Amino acid sequence: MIIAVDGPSGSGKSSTARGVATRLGLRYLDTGATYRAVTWSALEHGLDLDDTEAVAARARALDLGISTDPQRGHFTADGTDVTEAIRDPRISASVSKIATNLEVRAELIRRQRAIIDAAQPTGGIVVEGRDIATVVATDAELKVLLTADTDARLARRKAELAEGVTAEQLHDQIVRRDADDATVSEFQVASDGAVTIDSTHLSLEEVIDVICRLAKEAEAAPRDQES
Ligand SMILES: Nc1ncnc2c1ncn2[C@@H]1O[C@H](COP(=O)(O)OP(=O)(O)O)[C@@H](O)[C@H]1O
Ligand SMILES: Nc1ccn([C@H]2C[C@H](O)[C@@H](COP(=O)(O)OP(=O)(O)O)O2)c(=O)n1
Repeated sequence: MIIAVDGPSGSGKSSTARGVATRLGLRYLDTGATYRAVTWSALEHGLDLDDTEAVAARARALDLGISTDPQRGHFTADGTDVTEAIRDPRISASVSKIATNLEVRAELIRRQRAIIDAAQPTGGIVVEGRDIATVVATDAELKVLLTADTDARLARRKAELAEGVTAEQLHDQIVRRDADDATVSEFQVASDGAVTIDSTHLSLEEVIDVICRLAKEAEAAPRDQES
């Protein structure tokens, strides 16, 4: 089974997808972390992020280690543990430059699909990002577009970040980044077959409940048709 969760920044994709995977005993893939790891590596190598060829070459050369354990996110880049480093505001501020590089996208989508395929014999995977239902895993059994209004997303991100974050920094991390990311992925309206869940007034547990119920229904559907 593949469950795709797409949506804008701060809508709750990572926490929800981890919770669903834990509850259903599935693997979990944070595709945003793959874009963050390439950003980290490109900066580490002193590359100009506007040099799309050089950045794409770095993405292709990068030895990326990605854990799919929903309880223990762990990422390595060329052998260095970058689990914490890829969450740094410096990476958040630059990652859209990497995510809008179409050659980088092609390389990372290839790797994401390999991870999804490898998870199938174990029961399946919850995959979250911006283009999962529309590009990476169009055959997903369940496709969710997770949304929340901008004020809720800003408030959630504010609560997560260190004290002293300015309104401008928050705006950059949510509104500006979504606008840039939306130039290469469609995550603001639901694709065909996707269910929209607006989490503005739902708790995290409530969103997880809804997705787990939809997953059970999706899993049962083909069997119903066969009988
Ligand atoms: N339904 C919800 N209600 C309130 N807070 C939430 C909800 N879903 C997620 N959060 C919180 O909002 C923050 C951002 O969630 P996250 O999963 O990182 O979003 P995304 O992956 O979409 O950027 C986290 O601190 C998370 O705990
Ligand atoms: N499938 C994906 C996943 C993420 N991205 C881009 C969009 C984001 O700016 C970065 C980082 O994604 P991430 O999900 O970590 O971002 P959040 O801070 O959780 O909103 O990567 C993408 O273009 N396609």
